[in-house]
Amino acid sequence: MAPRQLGPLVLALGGAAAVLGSVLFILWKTYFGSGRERRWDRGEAWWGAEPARLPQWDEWDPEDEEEEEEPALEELEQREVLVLGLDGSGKSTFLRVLSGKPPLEGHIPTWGFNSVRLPTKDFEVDLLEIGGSQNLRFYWKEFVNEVDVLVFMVDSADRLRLPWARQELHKLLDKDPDLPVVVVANKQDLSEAMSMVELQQELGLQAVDSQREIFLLAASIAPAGPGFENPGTVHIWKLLLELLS
Ligand SMILES: Nc1nc2c(ncn2[C@@H]2O[C@H](COP(=O)(O)OP(=O)(O)OP(=O)(O)O)[C@@H](O)[C@H]2O)c(=O)[nH]1
Ligand SMILES: [Mg+2]
Repeated sequence: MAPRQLGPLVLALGGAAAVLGSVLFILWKTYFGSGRERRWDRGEAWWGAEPARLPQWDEWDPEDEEEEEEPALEELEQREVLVLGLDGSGKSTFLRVLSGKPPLEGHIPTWGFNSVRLPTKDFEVDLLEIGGSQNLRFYWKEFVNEVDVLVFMVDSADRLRLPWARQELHKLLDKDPDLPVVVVANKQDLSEAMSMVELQQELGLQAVDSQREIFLLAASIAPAGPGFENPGTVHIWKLLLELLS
């Protein structure tokens, strides 16, 4: 039997996906430059991200400020953190909490990019989430070589989809063997959440090259109380600052 021709709808959808992918890639390149070493030094993000306020718990010693002259914001170097993970794992919530906003009620999927820029004493940190729905996961690998750290968010209670998370994580690990990775075991507040030992095993982290900088942190990003007191988020942020320094 002769192979069936692709229908016009399939072709149109394929074309639209290709165009979307190219546009996203060009926008990213424009924003972050062409490699880990190249830093973007303009004042404002192309997606018009709101300027993030400095987290209160950032270890900024006011006495240091008096001694040294504070560098102008536009002179600060940029660091880039990519935030990936399956849909619903808590990426947008993490970005919201970091920028001082309360988590949204319910899951509003990210249909593309989402970002925040956080100034610290020595550099600015751009955190960029790419949505985790299946059609967007295809683009993740295009970005891993462009960033300084990868945060991979996992829903610790989503036992059914953990094999998918594992598969996606290992694809990214293979794509850039030198990239530091922070795996966040989110939603530890849920009673059905898997333990850290179980997650380490199920995500295949024991098999990862021992030379590799890879961390597994427990968290419940959606804070029970006011945002910045959330210990999970604080730990992740502190680790990111260490890795980016
Ligand atoms: N119980 C609990 N729920 C959380 C936690 N963090 C996030 N959530 C909830 O999980 C849902 C999905 O969170 P999002 O941050 O939108 O997920 P996402 O990873 O950005 O999803 P996509 O944009 O679709 O890829 C929301 O209802 C959040 O409130 C947590 O620590 N504990
Ligand atoms: Mg999201």
